[in-house]
Amino acid sequence: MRLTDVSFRYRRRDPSVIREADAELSPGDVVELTGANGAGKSTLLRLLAGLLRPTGGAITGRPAAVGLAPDRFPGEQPFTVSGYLDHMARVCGGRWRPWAERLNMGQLLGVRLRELSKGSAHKVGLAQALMAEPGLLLLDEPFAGLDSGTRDELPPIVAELSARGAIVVAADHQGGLRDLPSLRHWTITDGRLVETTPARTPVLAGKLAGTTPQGPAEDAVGGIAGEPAVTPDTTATTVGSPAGEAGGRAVGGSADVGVGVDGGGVAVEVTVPAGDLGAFLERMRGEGYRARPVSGEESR
Ligand SMILES: Nc1ncnc2c1ncn2[C@@H]1O[C@H](COP(=O)(O)OP(=O)(O)OP(=O)(O)O)[C@@H](O)[C@H]1O
Repeated sequence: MRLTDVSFRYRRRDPSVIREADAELSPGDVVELTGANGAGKSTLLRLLAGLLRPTGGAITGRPAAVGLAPDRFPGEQPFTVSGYLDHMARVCGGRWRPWAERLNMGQLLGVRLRELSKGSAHKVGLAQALMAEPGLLLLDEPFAGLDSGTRDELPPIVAELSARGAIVVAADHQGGLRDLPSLRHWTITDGRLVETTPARTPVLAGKLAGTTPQGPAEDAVGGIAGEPAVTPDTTATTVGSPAGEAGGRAVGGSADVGVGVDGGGVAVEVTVPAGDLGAFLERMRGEGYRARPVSGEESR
């Protein structure tokens, strides 16, 4: 699927919300889309879905089945949840019950749409977007208002669809998909769509280096805002030891332990002095990263 010079404005005299966006999406891509309030994220999702037509440029190669879960599910309809989803299944095809089960909607099926809580209404929007096995799934703040059980279920659902070749684009400020490998990241600023995928790598490098017992993180690996300590787009890289020199590679040696850390869209391997391993693991896990020794012994 390709966006070529895509621009969009709602009214002829209005400024463009999206300006000359160029991007390519391949089967299996998962994109996290961010931008300030009013930046144009929902507009871009609706353009991708084909609900809005570009006022300039073109979108080509859109998969046949498209699912869009809006940020605000329209609840002013005289249906119960199961009545609505049955109706949508007749219109769009597909089966909604397996999705309703995974999204913990069992208690909701007989409830009228207008009586649903915000989070429950959101689940209905997700189920209707998923039911037709979309080749393009567009999610507008998919984690907003979800209970924790359903929250945890959504990334595996996205990963499964992606593994089956679907393109997924999610406007998401909560970082709910950041544990997925190879997550792409787009940002809209002043109407411009920018691919920002590599930018997270130095942030993690900074966090990793921040555990150094000898001096600040910024000194150890170039800093969060400084030069990347890890090559952008590299998914398994050794960064400088927390005890190492500026920009240096792993120190190694029998007193060091290799630790694999992943999360935030990147996976890196770092070398930690054995004596600092416990504190390092605790800090990384406390910040939501998966961290485990890949060489040497865990010291606690
Ligand atoms: N139907 C509409 N008619 C006219 N202008 C609109 C319409 N929908 C959105 N806009 C304007 O387009 C711009 C982008 O809106 P959009 O909803 O796409 O932003 P967003 O990034 O999704 O915002 P948020 O994070 O607040 O959900 C805003 O200035 C908004 O006021």
